[in-house]
Amino acid sequence: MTFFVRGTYPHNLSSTAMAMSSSFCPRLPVQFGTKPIFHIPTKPSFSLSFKALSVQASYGSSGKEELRVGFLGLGIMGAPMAQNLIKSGCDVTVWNRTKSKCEPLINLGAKYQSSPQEVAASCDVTFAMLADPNSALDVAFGENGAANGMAPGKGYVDVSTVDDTTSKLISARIKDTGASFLEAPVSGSKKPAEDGQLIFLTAGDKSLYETVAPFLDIMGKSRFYLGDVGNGAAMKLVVNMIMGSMMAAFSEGLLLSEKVGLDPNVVVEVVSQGAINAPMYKMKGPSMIKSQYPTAFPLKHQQKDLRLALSLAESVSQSTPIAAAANELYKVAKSHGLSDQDFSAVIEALKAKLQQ
Ligand SMILES: NC(=O)C1=CN([C@@H]2O[C@H](COP(=O)(O)OP(=O)(O)OC[C@H]3O[C@@H](n4cnc5c(N)ncnc54)[C@H](OP(=O)(O)O)[C@@H]3O)[C@@H](O)[C@H]2O)C=CC1
Ligand SMILES: O=CCCC(=O)O
Repeated sequence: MTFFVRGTYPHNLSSTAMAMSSSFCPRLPVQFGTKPIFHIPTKPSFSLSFKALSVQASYGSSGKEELRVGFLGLGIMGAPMAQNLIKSGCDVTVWNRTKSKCEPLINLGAKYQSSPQEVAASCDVTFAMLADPNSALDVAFGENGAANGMAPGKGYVDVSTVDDTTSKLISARIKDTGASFLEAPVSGSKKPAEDGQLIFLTAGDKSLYETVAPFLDIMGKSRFYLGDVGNGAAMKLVVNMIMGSMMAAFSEGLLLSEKVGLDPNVVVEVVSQGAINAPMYKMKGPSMIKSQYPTAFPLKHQQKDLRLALSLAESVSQSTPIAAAANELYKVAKSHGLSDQDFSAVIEALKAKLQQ
């Protein structure tokens, strides 16, 4: 498979060209256990514009044709990801359960189909960014699901955060049709999605990984290929298990500081200058102190990820007491109606009024 990239790019260097340039972006095989991992940083870690970049591939015997890209699920993450593809000049067809969310993308030039099946049937590769395992399964092989529109030569890329069992089920069903499957959950939230700075954690068909790499590079800054289906899902759950516990611990610290008469804003500053600095503390701390939780990563999804990570840990008898305790806090927050707030609203679960 050969890729051709047309259009302009900062410094006249396309993302694909950057990915292939050994001086800019070396391919780094890393040993993890016995499995090879390929990590490809594809952009500098600052935001770039991708005007007029589009991706073509030569495939089959028909010469060069532009790949048609489907996108299913236009929530907080899916909408900006699809938007970046459209703005880069890709041929994009969208579908979302709530049709109104398709309108802004159609206005930008996307095509529309009225079911996942029709999107998959009309596209070469179809991305899915769905809420959870149930919705990912439903969209992949429910009634009018994408699997019904798949066929040999097509590809399905699930970028939702799900567990390995779900991902393997979707993979098997898609591959039954003769199509290829890649799981590619993302690290990075709403802003990185808008800025094309996501980190893709991929596993599955290597040839599909290579086919969609130029699209991943439009939506993200970096991509890891982790081998067999399930490894991408597991990597994502490990990362989000750590993140959920970090946010719960940070919440405890902020509230304790206030109780003992410290200024929590100073706590945020001190943390940000030390070894436990994390961008999310500086980003979310000031609004948490004001009890404001503008949603980037919905709390219900963080609790879902902790639940799935705990189940993964259970499957290998790994003790995870910190994550289990954090999960309980997110459940308390959910039971108080905070599901659709940002996950930083977990701090509310520690406030006395919610614990009565
Ligand atoms: N937000 C974030 O920071 C990040 C989220 N993620 C993960 O990405 C995925 C999407 O997250 P996000 O965009 O934030 O979530 P949203 O809740 O904003 O979007 C969820 C999407 O799933 C669709 N959906 C939900 N249930 C169904 C169903 N039964 N059938 C069909 N479609 C359904 C929604 O459709 P509708 O519009 O009709 O409700 C919507 O398109 C999740 O797995 C999340 O864990 C990963 C990295 C970061
Ligand atoms: O799954 C959500 C991850 C959010 C992030 O990585 O900032």
